[in-house]
Amino acid sequence: MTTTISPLIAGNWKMNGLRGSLDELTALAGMLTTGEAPRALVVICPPATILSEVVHQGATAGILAGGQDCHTESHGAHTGDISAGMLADAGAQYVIVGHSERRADHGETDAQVCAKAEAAIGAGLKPIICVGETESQRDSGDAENVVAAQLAGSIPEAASQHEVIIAYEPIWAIGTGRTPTIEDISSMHAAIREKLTARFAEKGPSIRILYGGSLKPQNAREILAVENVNGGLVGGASLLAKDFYTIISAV
Ligand SMILES: O=C[C@H](O)COP(=O)(O)O
Repeated sequence: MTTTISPLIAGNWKMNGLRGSLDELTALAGMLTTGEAPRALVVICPPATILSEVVHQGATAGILAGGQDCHTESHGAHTGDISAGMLADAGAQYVIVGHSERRADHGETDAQVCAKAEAAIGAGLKPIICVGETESQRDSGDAENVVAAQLAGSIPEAASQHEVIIAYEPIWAIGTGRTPTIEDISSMHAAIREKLTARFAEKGPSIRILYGGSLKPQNAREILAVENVNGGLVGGASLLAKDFYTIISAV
């Protein structure tokens, strides 16, 4: 039986965005409210400093907000960190965990990513759990094994009862303008679906699997049409309302 999954397009603003960026949010909200109703859920994950503005300004256009990371603990002496509960308190509904930039810059392990996803679920957020291989892992034919191991280690058991989202982001495609072939995207997403279904039984077919990595207005239509691609996690192209709207409209 085929499960229908409503697509989701999330914009990850990363460490980009001052108050001025909210003009782009206003522009996006305008496009979403005056244009054809989007066929995807739209989420923006801005820097935490402007999260509550995104929550409030986005609400009129149905734009949901998410954090870019959270701590494994709910509170405590962790200077500079932010908990899942704090993100929820600010109005976020989603949080990205295990982005490759955090895995690389902060040495995050699958176990930590799993604990963050668990903390997110505990706070009532939907974690967007990122996985993806390096270029050398792909070149040596290890991509599917690497991603399978990340999935096994990064998704908490609580995913059988709560909503989680997987984002497949080949690291070498992030911010580079390069993307895997459609065949490679298709086979990786099928492999991820198989793993999810093997582990979470009837829940597996309904878990969204996003594609991320140089998703642009020019390639969105083709990539988002691939089976088992249930939306996208967009970096650079989410910073400009016009580009992000084009990607949303490509669903
Ligand atoms: O979180 C988003 C991804 O890292 C993709 O970034 P990008 O669209 O700039 O390649």
